[in-house]
Amino acid sequence: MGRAGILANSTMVCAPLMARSVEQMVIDMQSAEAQGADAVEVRLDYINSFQPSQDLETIIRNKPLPVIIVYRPRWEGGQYEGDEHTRLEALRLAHELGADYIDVELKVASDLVREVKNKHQTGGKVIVSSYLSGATPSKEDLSHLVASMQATKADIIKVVSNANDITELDWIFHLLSHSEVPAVAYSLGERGLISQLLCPKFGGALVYGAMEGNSIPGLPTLDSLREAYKVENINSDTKVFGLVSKPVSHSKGPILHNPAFRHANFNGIYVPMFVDDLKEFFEVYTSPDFAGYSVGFPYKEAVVQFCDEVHPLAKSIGAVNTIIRKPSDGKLIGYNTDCEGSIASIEDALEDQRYMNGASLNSPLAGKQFVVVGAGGAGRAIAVGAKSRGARVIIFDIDLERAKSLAQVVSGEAQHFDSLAHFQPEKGAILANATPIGMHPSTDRIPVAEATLGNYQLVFDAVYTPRKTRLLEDADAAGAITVSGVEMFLKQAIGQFSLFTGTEAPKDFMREIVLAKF
Ligand SMILES: O=C1C[C@@](O)(C(=O)O)C[C@@H](O)[C@@H]1O
Repeated sequence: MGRAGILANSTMVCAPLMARSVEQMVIDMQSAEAQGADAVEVRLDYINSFQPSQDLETIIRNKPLPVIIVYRPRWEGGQYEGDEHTRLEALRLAHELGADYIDVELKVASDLVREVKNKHQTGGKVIVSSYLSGATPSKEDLSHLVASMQATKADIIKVVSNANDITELDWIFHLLSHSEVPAVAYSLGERGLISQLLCPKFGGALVYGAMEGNSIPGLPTLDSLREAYKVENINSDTKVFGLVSKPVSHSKGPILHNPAFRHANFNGIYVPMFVDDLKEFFEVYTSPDFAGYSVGFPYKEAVVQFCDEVHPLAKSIGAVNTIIRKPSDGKLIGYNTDCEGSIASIEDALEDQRYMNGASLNSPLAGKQFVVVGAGGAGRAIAVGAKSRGARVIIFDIDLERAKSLAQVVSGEAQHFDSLAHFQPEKGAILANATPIGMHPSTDRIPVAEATLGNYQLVFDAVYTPRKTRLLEDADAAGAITVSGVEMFLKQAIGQFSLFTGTEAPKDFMREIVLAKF
């Protein structure tokens, strides 16, 4: 693997290595190179019975890539429990033996940096680092921290935090783009992930990625940095698109949208954004760099109020799954691509059959009984779409009031979810599941009585993990046409691509990705 072509940034992708022996460290350094790392971070504090002179010599002699030597003490979240003198001696020695970087903690940095720089002109650099445990400090405290790190004369400063909310990341983007010396700054975990993925955009010196089979809590994998996000292509002009959702890590959006952007030569990145509070999120994320969003569970309805304008279809549905920031004035415009995505998927499957029977050109949904399970964001989009095609819609939801309010929009009928167990559909009806029932990991559940499945002409499931849900398997066995949520996912994403980029989506390419990777 490795990187090829012209680089758009100078950010290095670094693999942290935590092997227990020096021999394994050497093997891991080679694997990291093969998996596309530009540098490795060797954690001496993980090596059992570490022998400084002998082991450092072995590591540095065998390094296939620039190496960062770290010897993290317990008091800064590491494994080393011995005395400070021995620890700092090992770091001095690493520098003397030609380590490309040594990483020292701010608390012990000032003397050490000056000393190693004056003593040995090895060309090795010093990273001064600080781990912020607990709550993110105030902006003022952070700027004092950064000033004291710069005052050590570090070549690179590194600050790592543990954000409790995505809105806490703005100081990281600010530090990366304004620091006087090269900086590394990121936050760990699902809420901090975008600070790592966007590091090259804001000029960060390093982004860390875990090697295959060596997952590290809070960090992306090397593979995702290289394959899905291709961080080497990101630069300051890269437009950021995010999936605003909670949870968010289940989404396959990044592995579809990012390659599609690249295929179309569009300078964009699509990242998962774990959002806890929509209001605070939109108050903080106002920069034109954040050019648009997908909106996922549970925010599709609530997000409408944060849009400056809402497309008429999305307005009639009462749910938005796509937002574009207008470049001219920064206004947020809400759209809904779920509606066409779901209805076109169902129509296409029926059309295939209809052409075989030589029927007419109206929507094959016209006049049909159409059962929608779930009156949330996705259910609303499906119900409005079905109604627009002339179907007769019945909505089931555990919240009867919610079902009724949707039924009113589509001049349909509302029933409580519990009555679905005894509901007898008309022969030839359509069933659409728009609840998470059957979604990974609870894959053995279905929302309707199995015995009724034979009455449906077509069963659609908005769930896309797994591709073929238990509901679809049972419906298939009962002789119904089945349509997977993967089809809707693809079609709604095609709609989003056009809105995000202002150009037509590479549909065939996107379908190939879905077939290969979903
Ligand atoms: O329903 C979906 C799926 C999605 O939430 C995701 O998981 O990627 C993204 C949304 O925009 C879309 O409407």
